[in-house]
Amino acid sequence: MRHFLTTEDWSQAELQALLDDARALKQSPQNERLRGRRCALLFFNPSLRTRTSFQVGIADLGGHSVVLDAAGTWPLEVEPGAVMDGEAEEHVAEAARVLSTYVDLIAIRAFPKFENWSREREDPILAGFVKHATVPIINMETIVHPCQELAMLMALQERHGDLAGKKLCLTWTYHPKPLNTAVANSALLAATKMGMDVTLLCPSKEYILDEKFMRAGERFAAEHGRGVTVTHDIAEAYEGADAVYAKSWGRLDQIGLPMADRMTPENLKYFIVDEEKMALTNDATFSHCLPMRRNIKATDAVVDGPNSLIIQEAENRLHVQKAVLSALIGR
Ligand SMILES: CC(=O)N[C@@H](CCCN)C(=O)O
Ligand SMILES: NC(=O)OP(=O)(O)O
Repeated sequence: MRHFLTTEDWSQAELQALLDDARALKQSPQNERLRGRRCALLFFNPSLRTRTSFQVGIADLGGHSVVLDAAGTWPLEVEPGAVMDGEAEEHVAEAARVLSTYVDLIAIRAFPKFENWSREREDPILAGFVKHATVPIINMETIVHPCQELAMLMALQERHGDLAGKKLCLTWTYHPKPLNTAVANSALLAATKMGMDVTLLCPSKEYILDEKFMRAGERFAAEHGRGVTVTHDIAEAYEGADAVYAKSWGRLDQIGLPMADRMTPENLKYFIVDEEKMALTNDATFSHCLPMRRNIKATDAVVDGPNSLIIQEAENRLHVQKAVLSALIGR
């Protein structure tokens, strides 16, 4: 039984097979691959794209989905051996096993609470379901977002063809709140796996991503004779880039501090993706996972410009997830 938890443990060839199938599904969206299959989609956080594209995609393949919002189910405990005298009414040991008797696949969205990164970097909710469920699990975004990164790769391949040797500028961008690092981690993992040269642009060393993702990205890049460069110099990062991918995230070293102390300093607003920065690139494409605050993370001119892939990438979520579902539980 295989899960789709992170692209780290899927080979480049396997990921490319998923992308190739997604392209075929984009042309021919409906079939019976999931006929009679039932999926639970469990959300601990809001969603527009993920929720809709999974439900529609499962229906397109003849399957059935049930959406469970955490707010409408029992507060869940995931720590092994916990004495459950707090808020939680149910342990993942039961929740995962019970759901496994009803459905053929469980998909989970569970962002870290950013209270204790040393624990949260182990992805405890997802790990709890993997440990106790007896059906395949899909990660709909936790500390990584593998479905988003597949959609990003698909959009990049549609525009650029073979990605090997292309330069990706993965830029931190301003947002008032300290957001999750999942999409940035995933963009790094996916791009390096496909042989892209990745430049991570962030305001200072405190914004560098968790070392486990940095090391994995470096390892994947090295397998292609490529590298991961970290810079705080905007011009250096944008110069010659073929693709710009923007994401805002909070500093890992401030996790656990009161929220007031974790808000992003306004003097970092100049990281906004604008036409002036894009002019330094090799006519780069622009993308972002969405949702996106316009004229905060990127200007209207960039977002609405001819090189913007945001809607294409969002659409591709539907196609890549159908390929993943087919690979895990397809007939
Ligand atoms: C506002 C917010 O929390 N955005 C999330 C959404 C990621 C895509 N699902 C973030 O940027 O991490
Ligand atoms: N990009 C993405 O995952 O969007 P949602 O949060 O709306 O699902």
